[in-house]
Amino acid sequence: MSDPLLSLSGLGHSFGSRAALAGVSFALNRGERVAILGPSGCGKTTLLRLIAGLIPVQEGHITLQGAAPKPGKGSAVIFQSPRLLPWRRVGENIAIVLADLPATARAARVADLLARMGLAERGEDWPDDLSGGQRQRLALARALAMKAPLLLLDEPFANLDPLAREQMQDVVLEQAAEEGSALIAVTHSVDEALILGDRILLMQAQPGRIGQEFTPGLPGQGSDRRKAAGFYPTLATISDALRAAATT
Ligand SMILES: Nc1ncnc2c1ncn2[C@@H]1O[C@H](COP(=O)(O)OP(=O)(O)OP(=O)(O)O)[C@@H](O)[C@H]1O
Repeated sequence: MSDPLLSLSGLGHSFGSRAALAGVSFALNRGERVAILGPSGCGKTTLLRLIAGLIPVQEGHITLQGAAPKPGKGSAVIFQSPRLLPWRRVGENIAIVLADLPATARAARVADLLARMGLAERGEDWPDDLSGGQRQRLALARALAMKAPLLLLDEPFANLDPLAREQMQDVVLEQAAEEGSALIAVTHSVDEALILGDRILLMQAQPGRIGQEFTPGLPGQGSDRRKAAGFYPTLATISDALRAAATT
């Protein structure tokens, strides 16, 4: 069996004297999809930022593709609020991460991603001229353009309307499957966790740690999963566990 794509062992993190994370260990194989649920403040974003290499590891180890994580190396992060370059046009915001491609291939990839995001006509506009949901879709397109082996999603769909949210979940899953990318999605929604994750890690707070893991084994992909007989019973079980985690 080959080495995992990502491996975390004994990860701890403190802000000042307050421990945000303690003893977090798990491994993720290539193409695997994990959702992380947990009460507010249990360290989900901190965990994602450590994996992305955005904050230094204080305690324990993280290896991504066999090395310590570095921003933009092996992972692409999608935050809850889009981080765009307002002085670049919409299409250029995506093209900027495709500098290695020849111009024609780059233009084709930008056009394809804009079309998938429902932004086909907006490539020459400025990001500030887009709606909030459109800006979020652009940020998503830019992250997907990187074709990173690991996609890190920090509640990126939280501000979208339910239909757009479902469409974006499906686009992300489609792209991840096409590229063989693994995915870690932080979410507050058990429904979203079941759609995006094949494994669900439930965190507990103070200090943030993984309390339980669920592998629901639901058939189907994306929004189709809601049609599975086990979907709503599993949702109820995990919601109960989440509620219990929030009160312990
Ligand atoms: N830069 C920082 N400085 C000090 N404390 C921080 C910092 N970032 C996070 N924390 C603290 O670390 C803990 C975990 O925060 P984090 O944002 O990772 O939680 P979360 O599970 O993502 O929360 P939420 O679900 O509310 O977004 C919280 O107590 C938070 O106040």
